[in-house]
Amino acid sequence: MLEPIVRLRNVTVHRGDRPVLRDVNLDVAAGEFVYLVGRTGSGKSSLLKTLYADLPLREGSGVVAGHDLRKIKRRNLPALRQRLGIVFQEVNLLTDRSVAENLDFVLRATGWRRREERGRRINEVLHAVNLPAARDVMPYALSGGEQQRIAFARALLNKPALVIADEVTGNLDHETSLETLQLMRELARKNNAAILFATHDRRLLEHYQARTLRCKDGVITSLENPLP
Ligand SMILES: Nc1ncnc2c1ncn2[C@@H]1O[C@H](COP(=O)(O)OP(=O)(O)OP(=O)(O)O)[C@@H](O)[C@H]1O
Repeated sequence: MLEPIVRLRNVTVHRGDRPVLRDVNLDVAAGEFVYLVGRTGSGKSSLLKTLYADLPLREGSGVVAGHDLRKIKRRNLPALRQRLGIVFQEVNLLTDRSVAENLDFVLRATGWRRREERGRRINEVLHAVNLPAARDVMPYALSGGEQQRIAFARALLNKPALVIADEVTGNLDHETSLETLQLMRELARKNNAAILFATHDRRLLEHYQARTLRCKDGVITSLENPLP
């Protein structure tokens, strides 16, 4: 069997000295789509931050994309984060640069030296999110949903093994949220990337059913019947 992309065992997630989630055991397989639901403040973001080593793992064991979260050193963080595509509610695009320049910035920062290869990869990801014409557009000229698709294109640049999506539909209306979710699912499937999709919008689950985990009262449980 293939190694899972995420494997957590008996993990306690802390915020400062306070435990937020305890006894977390989680496996996510390559290419798997998993919802993470729970009310505001239930610990979804804290769990995700632990996975990309923004919060240190102090209790339990965890491996993400081959990196041991207990042992990871600061200098190895870029190598871990290159295996991940991380998307937030806030798109964090550079407002004074075009879409292509935003994407090029990431490619250069992650070691893509050859300009032609960067240009080709930018075209590929823009096609993948159905926005090939957005290359030279400034982010403010795009709708919220389009900006979120560019943020997703940016997350795909380095062909991630795992996409971490933290409330990515928080600023979008219901229709656009569904389109975004559908696009992310399709692309993850095509690219064999797993997705952990954190949301408090339970209505999304009605349209695309998948394994669902819930953060509640300091623990994570698997929901057998996740529909609202
Ligand atoms: N920077 C921080 N420092 C200390 N405690 C924090 C910090 N951020 C969040 N917390 C606390 O950690 C707990 C979990 O918050 P977290 O943001 O992980 O929840 P969430 O489910 O992602 O909520 P949301 O949907 O609002 O993002 C909450 O009690 C919160 O108050």
